[in-house]
Amino acid sequence: MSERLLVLVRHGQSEWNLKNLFTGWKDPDLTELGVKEATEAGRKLKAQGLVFDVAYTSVLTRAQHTLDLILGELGQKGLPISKNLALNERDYGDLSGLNKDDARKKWGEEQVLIWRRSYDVPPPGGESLKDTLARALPYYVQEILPGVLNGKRTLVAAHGNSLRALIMVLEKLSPEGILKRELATGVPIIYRLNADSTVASKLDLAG
Ligand SMILES: O=C(O)[C@@H](CO)OP(=O)(O)O
Repeated sequence: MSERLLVLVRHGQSEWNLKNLFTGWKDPDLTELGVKEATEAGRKLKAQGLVFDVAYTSVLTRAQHTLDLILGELGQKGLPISKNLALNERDYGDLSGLNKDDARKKWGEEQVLIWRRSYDVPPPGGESLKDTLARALPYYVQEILPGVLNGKRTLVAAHGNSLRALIMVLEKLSPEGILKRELATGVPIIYRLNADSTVASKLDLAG
């Protein structure tokens, strides 16, 4: 029986995560720590005995670099990889490139939290989580999920908010539930799905 394996992993720390800047569709690479986190994610997946048939990532460097490092650890550099902007980070619009603490000083803690974590309030000129879901979910349903259900062991290396959008659906979280859901950099989450695409089991490889 095929195992319907789906692993989601957020990229390792990026240069702009380190500088505390809103990043969105900007394209910084990983920091030295980010490289370590991604490598460690690969080691953890290997320690779980996991092997993949296919991988997906965004068109942004930090996610692609993370995937490359993971596949290196797994000895699976030749794996077919699909890159699509549907998996990109949420577009942060006018906030892109601003310092998150400066933004809190300017607009207040609460407003910035609403822009960062609410479900349907977009940052100025950018995408809400709902908007991100509206482009990430069709890609998941049409391109990723059919393979998973057919037994293709699948790895997705993407971003905090594009993955939060997918996790909202997978874990059936409410808009309130997703508000508190944070994803650590470089921590794989292993899902096994039922035939009806609901989650049979989940293992978070934190720590
Ligand atoms: O800046 C970003 O693009 C994201 C992820 O780093 O930030 P936030 O955690 O605020 O959604």
